[in-house]
Amino acid sequence: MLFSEQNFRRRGEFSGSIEVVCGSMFSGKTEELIRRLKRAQIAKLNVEIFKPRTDTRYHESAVVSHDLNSINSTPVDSASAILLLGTNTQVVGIDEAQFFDNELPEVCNKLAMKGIRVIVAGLDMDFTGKPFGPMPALMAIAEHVTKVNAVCVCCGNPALYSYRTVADENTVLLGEKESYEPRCRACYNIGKG
Ligand SMILES: Nc1ncnc2c1ncn2[C@@H]1O[C@H](COP(=O)(O)OP(=O)(O)O)[C@@H](O)[C@H]1O
Ligand SMILES: Cc1cn([C@H]2C[C@H](O)[C@@H](COP(=O)(O)O)O2)c(=O)[nH]c1=O
Ligand SMILES: [Zn+2]
Repeated sequence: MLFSEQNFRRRGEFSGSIEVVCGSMFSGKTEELIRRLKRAQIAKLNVEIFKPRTDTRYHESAVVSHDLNSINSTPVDSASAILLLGTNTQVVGIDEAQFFDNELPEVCNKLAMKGIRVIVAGLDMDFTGKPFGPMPALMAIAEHVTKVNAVCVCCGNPALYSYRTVADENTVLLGEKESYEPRCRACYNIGKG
């Protein structure tokens, strides 16, 4: 079921909140983030979007999904830089949250306490299946957590893992289908041998 804003934003009431969209690679996190942000822009809210400067896969500045849907964003070097946004901002979007430093949950909390709706997308697990960066702490303080699934490339079941197909043990390795496959629990663990 599509996430719906109608039940938690009432005109004139405090509206600050944190939403997290998480899942494996190719699960539709960025598409869902863009969908929510474009709806906020249609509603004529002031929207600002951020991503880590290191994420240059598709574009230097824009947030871009695997299907090449995109929305303009500001690349930043650290979570605290997000606090330098304009004073009229009503909605903040953040993509690739797993790459941010551990200040990100507190930054999101501060924004929400200023009445801003904060929507964050990121990988919940790295390629080893461990929680990724600030994502678990963000999920703990969020009002709304949406977990989306990809399709397992081996068997077609819902995929929650990002299986790395190249020999590189570094946690951070930017990539796409040449380096990662979304896999279900069974196929991920068979692959790990
Ligand atoms: N195995 C797969 N499972 C689901 N979607 C896939 C798969 N491979 C490619 N895609 C494409 O990826 C899109 C999701 O892209 P995106 O929102 O950028 O995902 P994420 O940000 O979670 O990596 C899907 O709409 C689909 O067209
Ligand atoms: C699992 C995993 C992924 N990455 C990288 C690979 C991509 O550049 C991004 C994820 O992008 P997506 O929008 O979710 O498809 O993260 C990584 O560096 N380390 C990992 O363990
Ligand atoms: Zn599978």
